[in-house]
Amino acid sequence: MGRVGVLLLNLGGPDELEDVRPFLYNLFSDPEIIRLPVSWLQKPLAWLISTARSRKSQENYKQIGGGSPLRRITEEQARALKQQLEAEGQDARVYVGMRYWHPFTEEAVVRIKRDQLEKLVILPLYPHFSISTSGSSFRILERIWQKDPALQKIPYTVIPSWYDEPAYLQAMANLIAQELDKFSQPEQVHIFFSAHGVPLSYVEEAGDPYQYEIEECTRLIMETLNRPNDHTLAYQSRVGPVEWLKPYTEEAIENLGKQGVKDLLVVPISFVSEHIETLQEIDIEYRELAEASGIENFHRVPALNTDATFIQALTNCVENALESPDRGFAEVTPLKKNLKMYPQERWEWGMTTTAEVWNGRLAMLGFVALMIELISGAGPLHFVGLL
Ligand SMILES: C=CC1=C(C)c2cc3[nH]c(cc4nc(cc5[nH]c(cc1n2)c(C)c5CCC(=O)O)C(CCC(=O)O)=C4C)c(C)c3C=C
Ligand SMILES: [Fe+2]
Repeated sequence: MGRVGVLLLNLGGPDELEDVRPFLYNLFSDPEIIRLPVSWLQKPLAWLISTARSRKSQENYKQIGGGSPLRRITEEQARALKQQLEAEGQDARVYVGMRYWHPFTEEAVVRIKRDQLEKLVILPLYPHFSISTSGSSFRILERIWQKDPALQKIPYTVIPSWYDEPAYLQAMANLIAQELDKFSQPEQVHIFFSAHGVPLSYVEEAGDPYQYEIEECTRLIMETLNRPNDHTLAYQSRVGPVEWLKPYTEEAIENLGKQGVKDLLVVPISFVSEHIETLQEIDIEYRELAEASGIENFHRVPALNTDATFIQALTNCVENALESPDRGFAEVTPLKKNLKMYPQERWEWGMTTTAEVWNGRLAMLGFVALMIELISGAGPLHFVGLL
């Protein structure tokens, strides 16, 4: 095989505090993150939520050094993967495409077009598929591909998820075993898997396979670990007023405290890199909660980052994809049983440009003006009309 490209997909994170608001705006502009019945509300609402949330979110990023480490770690993973693929005889280029911050997916695609690849493998850095993560990135890519005949000439294959890849399970089990053995009585430790949550409606109404894949992955990791410890799976990082997957991590930690658990080992599952939800939410917020709930020893398993067995797992995913029949964007999501797709036009979002940010602000102003007009009967539009 000639030159192979691997596009690693991830969410992205603000590099500095001043990036937090535009990053959040991009995130909440995505209809896979906030699903609304009408698309015209998306941008004004994104503007409103990102503005309202940015101060609190900035405080959290301040606590972990003033920005997300996600870009640095993802780029390190890309370099390590390239090295391992080359060690196995592939002439490989590895690209990073983030969904909501730099380097954006669109930037990676520009580089892919320049490199004259014989084959491209699209590999999300999310082991489990969710509409809100890999699904959202696939849609953006599908849209870019549809518009670009040069890209259509590159044979490509998409990996929808890889939570059952044996080297990944082994890497997770190794890290858990290492941390367990630091406790004075390792067999007494309660292993607590904490996954990023999604709204319940994603699973129940849209058929997102995320919950199934997380549960199955937890079972497979425990099987690979082969230790007698009790374990719990719960979901963290809830946003907004709707119901999310349960049990919620906060409630589960409090309940374990009440049940008399003294030693807790938290395993971040669904993340393969350190980021705000491991470094701030688990290490700071959940640690405080655990201590207040009577848990005496609270430890966390580090994220995989550039762990050698994990990089081997990514390499295996690429090698297996190269040996299997190609899968296009259209094939991967319907592969997941029961997944009802949204109508095509609901996915029509790409990288947010400055112009779009201003459109969002103007639309919001218009929306507020209309509301005042409707409520008071003599708002700003009334006076514009008089002029
Ligand atoms: C598997 C991983 C993830 C899922 C599923 C997911 C769904 C999801 N996330 C939000 C809202 C936010 N996510 C934020 C940051 C963030 N989320 C993930 C992963 C998943 N999200 C990552 C890797 C990051 C980046 C972290 C970093 O280090 O910067 C944020 C911003 C941070 C904050 O303000 O809390 C929000 C908001 C929703 C609504 C959702 C499912 C619908
Ligand atoms: Fe998230």
